[in-house]
Amino acid sequence: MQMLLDDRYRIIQTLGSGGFGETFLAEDTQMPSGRRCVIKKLKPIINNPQVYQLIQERFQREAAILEDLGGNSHQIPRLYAYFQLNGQFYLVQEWIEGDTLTAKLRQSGLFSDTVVREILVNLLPVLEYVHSKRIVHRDIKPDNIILRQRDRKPVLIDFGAVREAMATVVNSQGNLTSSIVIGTPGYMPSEQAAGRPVYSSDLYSLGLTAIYLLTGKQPQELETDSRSGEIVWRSFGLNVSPTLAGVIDRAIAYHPRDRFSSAKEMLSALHSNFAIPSTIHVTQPPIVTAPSATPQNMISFTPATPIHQGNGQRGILLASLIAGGLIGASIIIGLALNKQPQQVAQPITESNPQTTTLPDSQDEAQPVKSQLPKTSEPSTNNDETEENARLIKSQISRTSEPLINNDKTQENEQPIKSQLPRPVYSQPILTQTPTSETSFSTPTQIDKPSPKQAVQNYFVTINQGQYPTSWKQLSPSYQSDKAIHPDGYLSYIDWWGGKVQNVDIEQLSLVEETTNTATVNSQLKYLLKSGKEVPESVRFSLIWDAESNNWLISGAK
Ligand SMILES: Nc1ncnc2c1ncn2[C@@H]1O[C@H](COP(=O)(O)OP(=O)(O)OP(=O)(O)O)[C@@H](O)[C@H]1O
Repeated sequence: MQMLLDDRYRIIQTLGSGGFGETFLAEDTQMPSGRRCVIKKLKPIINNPQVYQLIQERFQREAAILEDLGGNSHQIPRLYAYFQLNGQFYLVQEWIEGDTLTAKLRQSGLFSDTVVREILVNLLPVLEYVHSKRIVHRDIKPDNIILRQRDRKPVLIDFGAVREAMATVVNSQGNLTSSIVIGTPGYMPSEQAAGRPVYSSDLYSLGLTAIYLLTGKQPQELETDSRSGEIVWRSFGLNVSPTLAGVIDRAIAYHPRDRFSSAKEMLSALHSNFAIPSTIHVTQPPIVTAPSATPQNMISFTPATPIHQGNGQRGILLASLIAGGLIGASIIIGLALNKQPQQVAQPITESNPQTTTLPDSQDEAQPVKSQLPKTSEPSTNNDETEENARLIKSQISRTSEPLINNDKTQENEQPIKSQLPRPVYSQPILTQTPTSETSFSTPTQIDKPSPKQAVQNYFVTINQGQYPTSWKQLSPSYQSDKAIHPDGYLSYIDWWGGKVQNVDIEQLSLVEETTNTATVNSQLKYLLKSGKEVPESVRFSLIWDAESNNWLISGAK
């Protein structure tokens, strides 16, 4: 006879397994009906024996929250029990019979405007309730909404906080930290990726969920308007009413202040003839699409690979040197200078048919841009390669400065190797978020983040392929520096989207910090799409932006 888990639950089947454990469908042998339940087994990350006790406490606290939520909303699974066994943590939850929105779309195709509206109308009160408890779900996506069979109501599963509790670790300074940011790349807005979710972060995720239902497109498959940075999706959605489209657009606004302030407000907008904000680009066709090869239930850090389409736009970009400043240039320059000259030429001369069509007439106007056709076209002879190297070197005085080896900064150095994601992951993002005594699922207080955290978050965003978000982490003057970004955002994504697969931060150290400025040294490792790995030291200048309550990168050398 099959063994019973905790002498009670007979496992029927495995429903899924993720970075933190497994989920099972089980039968409760101690209930007369033998009712079915879902058991979530969670395995903590433990890097210190004392942490176990803390994880235990946090598990209990989060389980209590789940009990409360499930007990008061019919659209959140009830918590039947929780227990610990052999160092692992278990939640026993109500089994919701039905299909996730992802499964439903696969079975039946795209959802109509009416059905999506109905789902939103039924979910928003649930979110309003969750938020009234000072909790942000943080992982709203089609996989985490089940359309219940019996009443067709959407049910919200998989609250992130328990998983986060499992990731409590002690960092090198002995402080408690969570080693993950909860959320799914693409569905998660930038402030959440930075470890500071707000209530409207859930509305953002819900908006992208609605887009998926209407278009079948995962966020990674959608492009952003190269000028406004807005997500371009409307052309994929057939027969979507202006009201619904307008509501979605506002929900997915980049900045929380441009979104609905609450689920309730979003709900009333759905009921009214919500005006389409004038800033939203409704007619512009996507200039870029990025097919996603990533399974939908997998967290992937593969940046979206833009495929530029010849649609009359200058969709094809040239600036292979430019990047969140001079970072990219500095890699190449560094290599051209003294490291591996033969490798220098390759990344910048390799054939990339997507980056060849900027009209020549533009080349003369901007000195940096004038170099770019050479750097982004296939090299046909050695002379041309040499010419590239010469041109790159000519930039060095402007872009490359030796890193100051300041011993005084040593004490600030905290290796954070391997805390940044690899290109493809099935686990949540690794980052450091200070632990607080308040529940992990409550929105973070707006504390001043550290400059190092800002740099780290910048690369997390880049590794997720969220280039509009990372672009906005640059200071306006840096963005508009023509020597670095001759074509503005277009130049930027040409480098990050076109050439770079992933960036690992191997070391960050704070050189100096004043109220409004900071300098951070970094040791980075770039994995280029060509397959090359390129180490590089970069010194970041940052300025404090009180409006966004964040550090912005204002320079990179
Ligand atoms: N209460 C529930 N009722 C019915 N099915 C559920 C319930 N909770 C989870 N599932 C299903 O179980 C499967 C696994 O879900 P779950 O989200 O818990 O784990 P996961 O996606 O494998 O990992 P992770 O926790 O990392 O997201 C999914 O198909 C999900 O729809």
